[in-house]
Amino acid sequence: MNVHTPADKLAKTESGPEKPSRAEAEAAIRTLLLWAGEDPEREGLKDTPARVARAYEEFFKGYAEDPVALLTRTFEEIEGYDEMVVLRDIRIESHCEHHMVPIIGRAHVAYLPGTRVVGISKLARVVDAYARRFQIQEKLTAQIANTIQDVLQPRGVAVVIEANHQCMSTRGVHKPGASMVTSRMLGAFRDDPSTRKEFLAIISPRNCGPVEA
Ligand SMILES: Nc1nc2c(ncn2[C@@H]2O[C@H](COP(=O)(O)OP(=O)(O)OP(=O)(O)O)[C@@H](O)[C@H]2O)c(=O)[nH]1
Ligand SMILES: [Zn+2]
Repeated sequence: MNVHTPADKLAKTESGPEKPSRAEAEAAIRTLLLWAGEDPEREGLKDTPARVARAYEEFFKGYAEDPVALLTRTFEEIEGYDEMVVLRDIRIESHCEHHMVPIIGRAHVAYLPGTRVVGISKLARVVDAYARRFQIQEKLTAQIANTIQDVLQPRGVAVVIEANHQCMSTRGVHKPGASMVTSRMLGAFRDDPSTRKEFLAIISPRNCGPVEA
């Protein structure tokens, strides 16, 4: 018997699964509304599938971004500046790949420049490019650090993320106050205890506010 399920349509091709059309995505949202016990045709829900599709385009626009390209424009005239550069308290808006619900928190990113520095906003853009995907926090942390290390080739990179997972606060184990902390230290941040200590002091809770829920 030749039965075509939606999963068949998403069968892997060489470049990954085929992207469904907008109409197919909206139909899937209508199915979820029905499955939750709703009437997708009632007035308040009529436009919801289209709204959710638009929201998904925003939540997951990281898939269309190239984090490497974001770091290619650098500045060389740094007058011998060789101290740590830290961008702290970068808001993280991501989604858990297990439950498809938000992960909200903040990232702290640092690097020790070699001969070049990058425009500081680009560090936040790299964070967003990886956060706006389905993620687990460990992978998100590692991707940010590894990309900065590979492209800028600084003397070291550190990334710390503190985040609240709605899959742990609004469902399942229901622990709204619990935040997850992950870190990836490369180069001098991994090998030199004084560099690591300086970074951890700069991002300590004494200097930063509480994590938003
Ligand atoms: N390590 C890690 N785990 C995560 C992350 N986000 C969600 N999780 C966990 O992924 C796990 C999935 O576990 P499962 O047992 O397959 O799913 P579940 O039955 O919904 O689990 P509960 O959340 O315990 O109800 C849960 O323990 C989540 O807390 C993350 O970023 N990193
Ligand atoms: Zn989850």
